[in-house]
Amino acid sequence: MESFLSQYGISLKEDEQKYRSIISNKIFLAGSTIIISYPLASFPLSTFNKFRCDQCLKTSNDSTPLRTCSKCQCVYYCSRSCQKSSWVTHHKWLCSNYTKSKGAEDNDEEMLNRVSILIDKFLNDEKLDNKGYLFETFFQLMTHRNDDHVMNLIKFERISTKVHEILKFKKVTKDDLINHLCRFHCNNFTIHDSQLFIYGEGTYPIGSLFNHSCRPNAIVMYDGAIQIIKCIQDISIGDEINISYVDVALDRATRQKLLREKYFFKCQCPRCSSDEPHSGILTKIDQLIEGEECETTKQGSNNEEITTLILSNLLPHLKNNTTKTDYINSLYEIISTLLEQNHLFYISSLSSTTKLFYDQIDLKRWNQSTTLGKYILSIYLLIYPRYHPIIALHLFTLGKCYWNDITGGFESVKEAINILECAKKVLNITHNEGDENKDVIKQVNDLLIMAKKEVSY
Ligand SMILES: C[S@@+](CC[C@H](N)C(=O)[O-])C[C@H]1O[C@@H](n2cnc3c(N)ncnc32)[C@H](O)[C@@H]1O
Repeated sequence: MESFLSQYGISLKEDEQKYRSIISNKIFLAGSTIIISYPLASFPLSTFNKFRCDQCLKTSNDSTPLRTCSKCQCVYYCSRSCQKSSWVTHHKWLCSNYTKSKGAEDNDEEMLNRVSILIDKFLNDEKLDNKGYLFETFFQLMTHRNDDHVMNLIKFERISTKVHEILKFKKVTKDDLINHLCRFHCNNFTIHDSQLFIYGEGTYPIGSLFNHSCRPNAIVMYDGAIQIIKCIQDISIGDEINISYVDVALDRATRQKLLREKYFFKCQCPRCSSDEPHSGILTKIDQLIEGEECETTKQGSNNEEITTLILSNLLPHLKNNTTKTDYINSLYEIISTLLEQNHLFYISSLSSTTKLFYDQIDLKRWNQSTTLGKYILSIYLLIYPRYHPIIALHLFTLGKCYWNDITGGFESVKEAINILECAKKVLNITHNEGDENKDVIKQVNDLLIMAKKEVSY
């Protein structure tokens, strides 16, 4: 595994609190891909199984629709070669289960079926396309079996008994199966498309080596079933590389609860603790979204003024690739100003405003949608790292609203160009790997070309 990681300029370091951490051995610039890896097993969620190939998880297209397995008629494939790979890796053993409608009851069971069939072959010394490093990495992942909730363990025991009875392994024991289920619980990934909509689940042993931070320097993207880990800021030699296990827009108490209950640790990242150089500012983000409501609290008052303050200070940093220190300093000044003036944001109001934003888009009320969209963008910029896929996608949607807003005339087109230029910059960092992701960059480019033509007439 070490030699696999070193090809990518990263290594594992032992860590007292986290067991191990991924450390960079070279400089990664924002937007570069840190590592691309394959799953031990993955599958589309049941609602997507007619639209995504069961093996590579890519979507069908009009010229080549997905074809179903003629025996069970439960899974779909994009090509003969995917169907063949699926047959030899797991489907040969599972097809009759699906036919008899004794298929997996839930995703944990489906994943256990697929992973344990492969592990049994591996333990029987079957050649598995040089994937030995994936198995070794998987076996070393933490199980947290002693920490897991008793109700989960009861469920894992039940699933393991069923899977062990049906699949009749040569080497894998029932106890191994319980360990694997515990590993899935604190290591597995949901798989999302370029718009961050979830369509599948996967066991990615390499991706599972990355620890969590509430202010991550890396993100996880996908191309079908392939996992892509990208850095979203420049990373120096010796830095730890972190992804985020939870939505960083959540308030601290909710993040801590989720991390404790699912991953069994207390987060001490720069946003949750205070011994890092920039932690002063990062801990302030949580003060801003968690403040006690009191008489002097101005929640949502004078939104226009706040939005203008935030966007005029932070958007130029997105466009001009300023240094991380310059960006953090600007963020610090704004957050301090907002806190001094008692302006607090409530995450509940962010989700209701977002819903309203999309309602206005559905009703084609472009002018109202741009006002709401700008407000949402300003809050996102306070909470998320600047080169984050959520910011990229929101900028694109907002740019489209400005473009559609003919009531705003020329000014609206100019603002569309400004916002779309920012979207392009961020997407070039977050979405520059994988066909589905790159397609979003192409869409922004096409719209920008049209908008610029309009201005030049
Ligand atoms: C997906 S694994 C990450 C890799 C793990 N450190 C290893 O060496 O296998 C998740 C587990 O790592 C540990 N972990 C991840 N991020 C952490 C953090 N920020 N602080 C403490 N422990 C962390 C927790 O035990 C968690 O359940």
